[in-house]
Amino acid sequence: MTQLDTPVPDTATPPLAIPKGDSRYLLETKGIAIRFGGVQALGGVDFRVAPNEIVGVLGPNGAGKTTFFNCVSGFASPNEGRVFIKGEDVTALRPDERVIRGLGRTFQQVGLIRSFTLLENLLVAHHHKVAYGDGAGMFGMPWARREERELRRRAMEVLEFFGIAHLAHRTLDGMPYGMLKLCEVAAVMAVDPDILMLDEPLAGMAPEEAAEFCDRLLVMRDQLNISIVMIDHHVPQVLRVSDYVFVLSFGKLLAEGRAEEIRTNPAVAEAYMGEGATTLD
Ligand SMILES: Nc1ncnc2c1ncn2[C@@H]1O[C@H](COP(=O)(O)OP(=O)(O)OP(=O)(O)O)[C@@H](O)[C@H]1O
Repeated sequence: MTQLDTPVPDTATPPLAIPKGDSRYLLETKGIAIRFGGVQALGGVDFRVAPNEIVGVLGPNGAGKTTFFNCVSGFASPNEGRVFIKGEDVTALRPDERVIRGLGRTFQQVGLIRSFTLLENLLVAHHHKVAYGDGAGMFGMPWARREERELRRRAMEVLEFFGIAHLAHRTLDGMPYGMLKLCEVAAVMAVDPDILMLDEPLAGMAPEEAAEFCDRLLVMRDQLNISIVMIDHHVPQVLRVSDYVFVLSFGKLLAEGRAEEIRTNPAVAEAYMGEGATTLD
């Protein structure tokens, strides 16, 4: 129950003014728009993530969800609009510079090195962050071995949290898809993000596996004190675990609100279920 537990603030921006971020939000976008040739993939999306909440992003195929994630995480450059992390304008920053500021994400395809062990994958993820961050240049320094030991200890802690420490020294070759997805989330958590962005984490999972994965997200929100943004087509699970939901359709925000409001929003029901539908059930 967050989005700061207050009504949505008036974010209207005076004409010609450069939009400013609101530092109460971990993540915020204002007016994000992007075109690919003749396709207007996003047409001005405003979005917010408050501390300690799970935010769902729904929308039919081609609505612009992945493109939106790419704009937020720095893998695509919007033609218009701004992205803010904790009130700081990061629109011009590279993906790794956004990681340092607390943004971690997964991709639709599992983004791990399958010939590496699980522990090695977590260390690689962490090295990517450190190599660009405050600790740049630390490897090769006399104290690097101590740091390396500390990284391993922390990586093992993350694996223990996810209940997969027994897999630390196994390569990922041949692992079931659901387990790979969990390993990928653990690898992103190894970089200690404040905001975890998950792109279709439930795709390819059996219903019980998806429910279990979502239960774990609730535990992560409550015990690790992070916010999670999740795109997924599995509407019932997204509505079950999200504190707040944004629905995209044809690159625009069709609706936003708490899960119950979205479930019974006729415009959302029509976008998903066809003309005449009034709820998502
Ligand atoms: N690199 C690109 N070049 C051209 N068009 C693109 C590109 N990326 C996305 N699009 C188009 O932008 C629109 C939004 O695509 P996007 O993949 O973001 O939707 P989505 O909501 O994530 O869809 P899905 O649920 O099927 O993954 C689509 O019309 C898509 O064809």
